[in-house]
Amino acid sequence: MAAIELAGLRKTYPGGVTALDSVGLSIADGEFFALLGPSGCGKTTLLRTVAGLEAADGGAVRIGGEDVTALPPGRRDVAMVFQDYALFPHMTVSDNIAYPLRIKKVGGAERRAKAAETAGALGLGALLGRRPGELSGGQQQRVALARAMAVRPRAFLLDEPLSNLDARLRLEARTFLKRLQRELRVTCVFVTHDQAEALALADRIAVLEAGRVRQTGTPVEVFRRPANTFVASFIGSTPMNLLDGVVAEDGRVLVGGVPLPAGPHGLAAGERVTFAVRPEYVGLRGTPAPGALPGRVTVVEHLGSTRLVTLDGEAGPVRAVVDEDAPLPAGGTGWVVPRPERVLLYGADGGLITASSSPPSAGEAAAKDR
Ligand SMILES: Nc1ncnc2c1ncn2[C@@H]1O[C@H](COP(=O)(O)OP(=O)(O)OP(=O)(O)O)[C@@H](O)[C@H]1O
Repeated sequence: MAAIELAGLRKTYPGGVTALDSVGLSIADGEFFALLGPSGCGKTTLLRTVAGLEAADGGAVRIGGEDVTALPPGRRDVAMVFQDYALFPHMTVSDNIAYPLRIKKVGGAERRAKAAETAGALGLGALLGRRPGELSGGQQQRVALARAMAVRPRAFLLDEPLSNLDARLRLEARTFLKRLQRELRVTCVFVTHDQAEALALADRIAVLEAGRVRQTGTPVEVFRRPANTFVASFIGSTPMNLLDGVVAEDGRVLVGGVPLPAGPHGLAAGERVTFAVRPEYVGLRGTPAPGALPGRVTVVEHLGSTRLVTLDGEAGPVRAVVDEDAPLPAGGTGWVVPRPERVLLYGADGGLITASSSPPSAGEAAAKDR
């Protein structure tokens, strides 16, 4: 087990794409850490750089306090599990799991014993004699994990390990992976573009955009207080309402001409801001009220136990999540009431505005440093 320190990692591919643009991260020993971001933001490149499969143009990788930047993958003592599992189709489950031990020249009997023990821990004991083609997607994923675990690495690096599973199996595998990591307490870095998966699994998340870390924090921190509008729009199963506003004389924020309360912010009247509130943190009424944004109901989407209602108003589209059986506004016009304690304001540079009375959290401070 080991902590992982990344400092100023840079990588530009021959074609000129900058995949890593001075990435610095501290991942604690035993932490379950997610690298999250849209397609092409550099997640896989970062993971491969930690594994040693990709050489950085600059910066350093330290694992367990040791500088491994110049070491080949085999000498970094980390195990990587790929998206497609990369199992050998002609080998049995037992031989697949034992393969890295064979490479390490561990003897036959010990190899088989270790493979059986690890397979047992992952509920694969009855499948040791089968070949990958005779297994389900979830079972193949567990074999890939068992193969990575059998060598007892200092850290696991997982590249979208659940992406080949169907929605149901994915949920099961997610719970399984979380329990396994809790039990083993091994440092684990996993790549995902699925924010729900990152929020559910990780102790902490780094959100990447175009090769840069835009925020690091716990799932609660990145969900509740996104450090900038990029993270705000990326995190959350329904997109955050981001509305143009201007600070009024009394400190409220005018959105589409309507004054809305926004908590303490220390900004001067006339400053332009983005008024942000999640659809889950607004109420929807059928009659006007102070601090309520009017709009015409244009779309209603069923999400299961809730519904996502989109209204078009002066300030553009505004979304509200309402209970599945809450009545929709009669006549097609509704009023959206943001909960003031859940409102966030972002400045012209897209950064979160924090009132001087509320210091930024550790995650926000770290994001600002970079
Ligand atoms: N071998 C390569 N040669 C040139 N450019 C590459 C290479 N590998 C990746 N890139 C580019 O570098 C950027 C980062 O790619 P990377 O695979 O790390 O992103 P990612 O966040 O993992 O994306 P995805 O979620 O789609 O897998 C992308 O713009 C990609 O096109």
